[in-house]
Order: sequence, then C-alpha cells, then structure tokens
Amino acid sequence: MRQAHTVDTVRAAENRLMARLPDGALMRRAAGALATVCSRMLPRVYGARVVLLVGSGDNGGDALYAGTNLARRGASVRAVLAGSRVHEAGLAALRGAGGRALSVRGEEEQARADAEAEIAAADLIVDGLLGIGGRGGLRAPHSALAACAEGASAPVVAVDLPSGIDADTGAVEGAAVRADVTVTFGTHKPGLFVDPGAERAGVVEFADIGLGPELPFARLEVPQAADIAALLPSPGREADKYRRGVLGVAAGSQRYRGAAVLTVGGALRGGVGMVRYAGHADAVTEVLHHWPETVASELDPVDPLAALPGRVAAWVIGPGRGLHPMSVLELEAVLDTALPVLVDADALTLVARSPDLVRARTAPTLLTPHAGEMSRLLRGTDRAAIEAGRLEHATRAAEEYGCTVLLKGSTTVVAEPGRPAVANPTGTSLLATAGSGDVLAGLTGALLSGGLAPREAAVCGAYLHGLAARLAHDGAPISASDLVPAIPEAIGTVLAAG
Ligand SMILES: NC(=O)C1=CN([C@@H]2O[C@H](COP(=O)(O)OP(=O)(O)OC[C@H]3O[C@@H](n4cnc5c(N)ncnc54)[C@H](O)[C@@H]3O)[C@@H](O)[C@H]2O)[C@@H](O)CC1
Ligand SMILES: [K+]
Repeated sequence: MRQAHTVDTVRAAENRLMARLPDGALMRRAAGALATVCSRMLPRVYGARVVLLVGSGDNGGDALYAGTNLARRGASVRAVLAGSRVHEAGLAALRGAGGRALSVRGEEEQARADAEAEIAAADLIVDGLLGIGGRGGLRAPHSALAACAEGASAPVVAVDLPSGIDADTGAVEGAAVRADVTVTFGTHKPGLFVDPGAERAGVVEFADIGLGPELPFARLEVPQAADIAALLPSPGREADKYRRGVLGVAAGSQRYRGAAVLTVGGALRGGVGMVRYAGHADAVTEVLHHWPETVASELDPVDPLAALPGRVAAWVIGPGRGLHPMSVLELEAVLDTALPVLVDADALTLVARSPDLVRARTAPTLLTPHAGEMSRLLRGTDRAAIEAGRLEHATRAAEEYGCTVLLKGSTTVVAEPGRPAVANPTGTSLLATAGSGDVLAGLTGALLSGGLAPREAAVCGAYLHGLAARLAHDGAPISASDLVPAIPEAIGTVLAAG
C-alpha cells in the first residue's frame, strides 16, 4: 500500500528527523530528488529554459535549490518570486550558479509581462509556490502564475504538491496549479490521491528523504496491484462452491430487470461459488436467461420473506429494487441476519430514512453510495460538498453509521472507523455509466461471500472494477454490460502482478 499522511503528522515527523540531522539536510535531499526528476523531463539539461515559480516558504526553497542544481549543469534558470518573502539562502545559491530572478510581488506591470513571457517560452516549469504550508486557494499574484503555467506548452512539475490543493483532503478552493508530475517528499499527501486534487497532481513521484521511520499510522492508503493480489481469496484445491462463497442477491424488480442481471453477472465473474437470487418473476426469467448457473427463486408477492434464500454467506441488496413497503420488509430481514451485507442503491435510500437499521447492526456492513445517495445518508449535506470533500464525508458516514462505507465517484474512497481510509487508484470516467454500480455491488458482494472483511472487499472490488473498465475495449467508451466479461481479465492482471 502506498501511504499518505496528514500535514500535522508530516511536520511532527520532519521535526524529529531534523533534530538529528545537520541544518538544511532535508531540504537538500528534497531538492536533489526534485532536480533528478526535472532533468529526466528535459531532453537535455544544458541550454534548457527552466522557470521556477517561487513562493515565500520552504516549498520555494526546494525549487530554488533544485534550480541551482540545474543551473550548474548548464540550464538557463529564471526564478519568478511571488511571495512577500523568499528563501534567501536558496536564492543566493541560485544566483551563485548563474540563475536569475524577478519579482512579481509589486505593482510593476513590466515585471508581470516579463514573467509571463518567460513562462510561455519555458521548457519546464517548476511549481514551488506553496507546499504543505498552503492554506486555501491561490491568491494574486500566485493565481495568475498558475493560470499562465496551465496555458504554457511546457510541462509543469509540482514541488511536494500542486500549489492550491489542500494537502489533507484534495479539496481545491479557487485557483490551483495543474501539474504533469508531482514530486512529493517523505510520504504521500492524501490530497494527491483524492479528486479534485488528484486530478491536478498528474503522475506522482515519491522522493524518499528518510522520513519513514518517523511516521506513525497513515491517514490514507492507496493499494497497488500486488496489494490486491495478496488480499484476494484464493480458492484452494479443496474449494467447492460453498467454500468459495454463496452470495444472496436481492436486486432488480419488474421494472429494473437489468439491475438484477448486472449484479448477478458482477458476482459470478467476481469468482463467487454460487449466487442465490430472489426477485420478481420477470427478473428471475431475465437473470436465468443471462446466467443459467444462478439458483433463482420468485418472490411471493404476499409474503416476500418466504422465498428469501437461506444458506448464503453474504448478501447484496438494493440495486434496482425499489422503495415500496415490501423492499423495506426485505431489507429489515436481511439486516437482521448475522451475515455480511452490502447495501446499495435503493436500499441506501431506505437506510437513510431509518439509519438505526444499520447503526444497530454488529455484523459486517458495507454501504456503497454515490454522492447523491451519500447526501441522503448525511442529511443536510449537498452533493457538491460531498464531491469537494470525498475523504471527509466518507469518513463521517462510516462513523455515523458505524460500518464500512465505499463512496463511489471520480475518486472512490473506502472508509471504516478506526482504520486509514483507502483511495482507489484505478478509477476512470469510463465507469460513469448506468448500471456500473450494480456490477460493482455484485463483484464486491462476491468478495464478501468469499470471506473478505468489508473494507478489504470494498478495496478489491473498487480496484478490479476500475481495472475492468480500462481493460474492456482497450479503454474505448463502454457500457456496464461490457464491464462484466472484463472482470476475469482484471483479476488475472492483478494476480500476475502479485
Ligand atoms: N519541513 C521540512 O523539513 C521540509 C520541508 N520541505 C518543503 O517545505 C514545504 C513546507 O514549507 P513551509 O512550511 O514554509 O510552507 P509553504 O512553502 O507551503 O508556504 C507557506 C507560505 O505561503 C503563504 N501562503 C499560505 N497559503 C497561501 C495562499 N493560499 N496563497 C498565497 N500564499 C499563501 C504563507 O504565508 C506562508 O508564508 C513542504 O511542502 C516541502 O516542499 C522540504 O524541503 C523537505 C523538508
Ligand atoms: K508546490
């Protein structure tokens, strides 16, 4: 797992490490790593035009020392000073190596025009405006420099994080730099993995400055293929369908038959031992037509609980199921078991109306809302606020409902009380298509029934779901049905990396 730590944790760890090291040692390590990445991004360092955007803090210091390194190797380096102060030793070093500086802090129009011309003509732009000391969106003159860098043709390297993104949450309030590459020091910052921040960070390169031993638990984890491979249940030689897991699926209705087909398909391709499906007669017909291996039973319209399958290891409930009183009875019955339950879609709306259904539960429970459903679960919080603060809201919902929460969206986040949150790295806008959530519910339910705990099932489900979307049709636009057959390839890809 890649780990990300909050600003407070990073500062405390840096202080402990700095106390044992000579003055300036950490900044030299950071700047050295930054210069290495910069030089890799240039066809050749000698003669290259490098513009440093320099703020008033140590983030600017890193940029100035990295610029010094490049200037010594023959690059033409120009520092654009935006802060009320500047890292004086860094600036002196840059000047000593032949670099030049201009300040855009004052009112002088000419200086700004010069800076803009330098940025437009650059081969590489280094964003050292703000690091972990940044608060809120960028203000003038930083904001104008960020816009100018975004419009320039040269690639942008962000120092530690793109200036203007919130390091702890990924929130972006106003202007922020858009980077092609971010070189982050000591540990990852959560905001680099959670949209909208993640989307501005580009490729994130980690620079080890020796902070590891000083770091306590992470705020956020990001799995890689090998982590998923290690988590996935591996059916042993003696596995039979019961040991591989039997999943109960309560999805789809007379109106939404496709939800049943997609949820069952996600589960079957996700490696479940058996699916026991219960639903309206028309949905049963449709499910059996697509997936004859399903054990399906028709719900009795008078006594819906009579046909609910027993002998399952976990449940998925909600996709396309509807909000009528029978669905409420069914949800109560499923949540009343001691089995792991994944609650999705319509069942989430019902839970939002009666939160105690989940709060009172002690058995493993996983809620899988998108931002709209989340705004119902967290009453009074609107969708836009949830999109802007995904980590915070997923964590809040996990605490309020006392269970695991997977918040779907541009960055899918998994939260569970007392554990680091997890950001899924495989997400793609290809998944923003009707029915895609049903497939995720089935796939993740299969993993639950295979014995994974909700957090691990959610992390693996989200990872495989995103990977399946990328693999299906080589990344061309897809529909939810295309995701299902791509799941085995996604699993194979992950296992090959493990
Ligand atoms: N502490 C350490 O040991 C190390 C720190 N390093 C670097 O130092 C950075 C942190 O340095 P600082 O603590 O000096 O903080 P920053 O360099 O992030 O900048 C803080 C300054 O920016 C101003 N500022 C804050 N928000 C602003 C906004 N929205 N618009 C305009 N100006 C704003 C503040 O007045 C403050 O002076 C890290 O991100 C990293 O790049 C590295 O050199 C590695 C070692
Ligand atoms: K920066």
